[in-house]
Amino acid sequence: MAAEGMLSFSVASVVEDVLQQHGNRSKDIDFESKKAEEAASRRSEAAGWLRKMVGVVAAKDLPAEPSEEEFRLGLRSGIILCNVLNKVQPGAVPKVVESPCDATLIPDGAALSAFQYFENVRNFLVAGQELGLPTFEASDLEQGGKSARVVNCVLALKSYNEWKLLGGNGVWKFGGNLKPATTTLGKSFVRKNSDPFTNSLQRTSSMNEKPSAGHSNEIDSNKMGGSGSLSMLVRAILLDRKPEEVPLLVESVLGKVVEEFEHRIASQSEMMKTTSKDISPTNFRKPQQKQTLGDKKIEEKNIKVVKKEDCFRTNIIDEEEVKRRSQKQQIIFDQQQRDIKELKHAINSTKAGMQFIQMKFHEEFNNLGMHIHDLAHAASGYHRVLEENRKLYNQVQDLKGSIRVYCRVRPFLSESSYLSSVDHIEEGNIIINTPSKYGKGRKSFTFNKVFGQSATQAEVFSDMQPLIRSVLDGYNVCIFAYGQTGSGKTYTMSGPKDLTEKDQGVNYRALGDLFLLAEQRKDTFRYDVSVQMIEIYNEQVRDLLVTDGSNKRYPFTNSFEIRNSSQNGLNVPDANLMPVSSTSDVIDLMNLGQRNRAVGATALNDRSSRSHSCLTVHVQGRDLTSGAVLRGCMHLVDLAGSERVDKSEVTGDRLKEAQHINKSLSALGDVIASLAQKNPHVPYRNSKLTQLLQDSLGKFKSTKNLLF
Ligand SMILES: Nc1ncnc2c1ncn2[C@@H]1O[C@H](COP(=O)(O)OP(=O)(O)OP(=O)(O)O)[C@@H](O)[C@H]1O
Repeated sequence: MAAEGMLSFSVASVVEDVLQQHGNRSKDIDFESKKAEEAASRRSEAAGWLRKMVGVVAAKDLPAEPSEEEFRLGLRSGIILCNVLNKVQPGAVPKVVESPCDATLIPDGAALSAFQYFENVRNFLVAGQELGLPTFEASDLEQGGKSARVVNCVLALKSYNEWKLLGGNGVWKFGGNLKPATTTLGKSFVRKNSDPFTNSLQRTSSMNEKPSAGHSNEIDSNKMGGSGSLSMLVRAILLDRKPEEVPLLVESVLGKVVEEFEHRIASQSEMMKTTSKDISPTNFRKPQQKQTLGDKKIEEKNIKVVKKEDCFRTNIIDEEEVKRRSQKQQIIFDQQQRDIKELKHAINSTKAGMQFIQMKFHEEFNNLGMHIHDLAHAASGYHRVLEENRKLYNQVQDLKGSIRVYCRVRPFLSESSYLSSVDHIEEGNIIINTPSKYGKGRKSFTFNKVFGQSATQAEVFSDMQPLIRSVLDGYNVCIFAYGQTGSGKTYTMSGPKDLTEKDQGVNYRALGDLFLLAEQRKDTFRYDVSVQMIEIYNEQVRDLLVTDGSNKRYPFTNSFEIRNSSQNGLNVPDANLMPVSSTSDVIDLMNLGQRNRAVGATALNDRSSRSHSCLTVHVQGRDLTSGAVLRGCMHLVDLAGSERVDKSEVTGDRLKEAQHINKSLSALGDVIASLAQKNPHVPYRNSKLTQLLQDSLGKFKSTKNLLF
């Protein structure tokens, strides 16, 4: 329906164009004859129908083919019109003014009464208007009036009657020859909603129901493009044309219609091609600005068709695309599935490998832990063993005696006098041949050990070497060299003046051993070693490790006090305490001490033989494991000569020296005797020497003494 309307409308437009083209050109062509013929035909049709419907009226019948004048005069009274209308629509005209005398012949051209004329025609027009008939003016029935309009009205009524006789179904539409009153050839043709008559032609099946104006217009708009409207349009157009113009117009119209159709089909085909190429809806061709309304409708329809096709095509493409994508996704999915399987396999392999490594790791870790545990146990056991060994070791030393006395026989210094009083030596015994004044004979003396004349410094030291280890274990050790002047005390403790490594005495070797052992124990202990060197002369104490030359001369201006209660364990805290870290450091300090001791020598006598020199080595060890601190000290004492004063027959200072020496040696003898007898009281305070050495002479349990 829409297509039909669109097409018809377009044809009407074409006809209009053709008419416009031909309008001016054939303006002067005469269509009068055609018009007259057409008008006569229509008049005859109308007159015939009226005759048929109402018969003879007022003793005057309408001619079968009346002239225009005859037709006008026949209907002039309005009686025929009212009667025929009442026949078609009974009661449409309630009152018809009949002729006063039907038999009276009214002469042609004679006017009826004004009342009759006005009432009948007016009533007819009013009723006709209600039926939607084309109207005319009352003057059209007068001389010079337009009878064609009256003919149109009659033919419209005829059409309505026919429609009614057929059942009156649907909408009645007048299909008679219509020419809009305001429309003329050569003027712009109004195609819709321009003719009030046309608007009123439409009626619903129910005459009582009148559509609204808006609705009527809408229907007109829809029906205007129909074939009836088109034929009416064409007829209206051709009505005023001369006969010789009609073929030309029809040919032109048909040609234009054909041309328009071809153009539309071509454009539609082009659009189809274009839209088939352009899948995207955005590629639709934009409608041109200057389009007619019909073109726009066609364009819209084409767009709809194209859209449908595009939609269909898009659906097909989408399905193919979806299918293709689905296949592609399936391939990717399959590949991913395979990859996942491979990954799972790799993960499982890796997992198994990791589990194996983990198991191995745990195994090795456990083994390592067990090893570490064993090592820790061994280490703790080692420490326990070390501790036990240390205790056992020192117990052995104790069993050997906390006071040991060794005897060393000095060799003869010159070949001239080699008469020795030593008869022979047996282990710890030495047999002495006594001089005749003491009763000729032999005397035997027992020592822990007796070293003969050939004993070397190393052999002598080997017996006291275990004591050095005890110092590092926190024991106090005291080594004396006791004997007459020239008996070799200094030689044994220090060595000869021209010292060689082989001749090094106990002091050097002890300190050498001390550093060696400390080095060996550095993983478990950290030792700090420092030394003091003291001289006791005539019961006065002085420091030998001074470098400024002070306290050189006796009596000493500054005699150090000996204390046995100092916090750092030093008996002579005021004396220099020199840290040492190697044997060479000790040698340097001992040389310094020897030099200071030698300075005091008089021209006649070597004072060194009449004073006690004491090299004290302080050792502080820290157990790196337990943090325990051990303190030990070792006194290396070179005692003064032990000549008997009474027999030396000295006097003066020498006597005084001898008395101090004897007193101090006697005090030392008393202390050792008390210790040996384990007396509860040990007389340490009887001399400076015993006071100095008391922490190493049995005041504490961990003391060991060695006496030559
Ligand atoms: N075992 C020995 N071998 C070789 N020479 C020795 C030995 N013992 C001592 N002498 C030598 O004997 C001399 C005296 O020795 P030394 O000075 O050591 O005696 P002393 O007891 O210290 O005397 P003083 O009491 O005067 O200090 C020194 O020349 C020393 O070299």
